[in-house]
Amino acid sequence: MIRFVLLDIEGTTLPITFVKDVMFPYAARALPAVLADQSEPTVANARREIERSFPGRDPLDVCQEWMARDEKAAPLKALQGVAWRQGFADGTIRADLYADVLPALKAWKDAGLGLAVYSSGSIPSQKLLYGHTAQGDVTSLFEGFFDLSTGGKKDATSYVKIAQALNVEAGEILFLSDIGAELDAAIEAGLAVCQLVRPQDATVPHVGVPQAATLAEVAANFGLAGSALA
Ligand SMILES: CSCCC(=O)C(=O)COP(=O)(O)O
Ligand SMILES: [Mg+2]
Repeated sequence: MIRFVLLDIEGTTLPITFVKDVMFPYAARALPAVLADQSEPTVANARREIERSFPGRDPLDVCQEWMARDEKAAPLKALQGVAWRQGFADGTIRADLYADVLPALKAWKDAGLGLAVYSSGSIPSQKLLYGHTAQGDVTSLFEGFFDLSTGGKKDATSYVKIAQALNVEAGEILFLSDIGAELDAAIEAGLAVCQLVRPQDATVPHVGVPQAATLAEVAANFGLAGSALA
């Protein structure tokens, strides 16, 4: 029986273009100033981590290379989270969730399911994003937030740790993502999975996993509340 739904963000609850064309360019523009602020502990920690891994390199250059490759590197994700603070606060950045997301999340929560987030974006970034959506502040829907500090999303052990943290069996968690390798890792850990194949994101369907175009379809496929919305 499914007791928790664990959700990816980019390509699952909102369009990939929002992350790639709005959030990432904003962070790239703000990063030089962010990295210069040595008084911010998150920045100081990230700088130290980069300097340890890349001795003699300018941390800004390393970050720019990571951004060019969309590398899911924890120090970069922490710095992007600092960069986005101002943008979310002044309304320059505002997440527009897919229309099917909020009705399904509310139906699932009302039916007693737990909801949690697992994204490469840092936990402070996840809270900023869900705190400033076009649909309002929806952070209170989620009981758990997980990021790269738990481990990479393509690593099965990350999902084992998440199940332990949520205090449920792996098989009681339904993981939703658009990325096949993430779903494979979750399956290896024993989770139930469903791939969100969003036409707007041109998602590549992953062979051998259940698929849905909306969260209402997920609900219908897995017998969860909210299937009437499909
Ligand atoms: C928390 S919003 C920013 C998302 C982000 O930085 C990213 O790399 C997308 O990762 P996801 O794991 O949500 O696909
Ligand atoms: Mg994704």
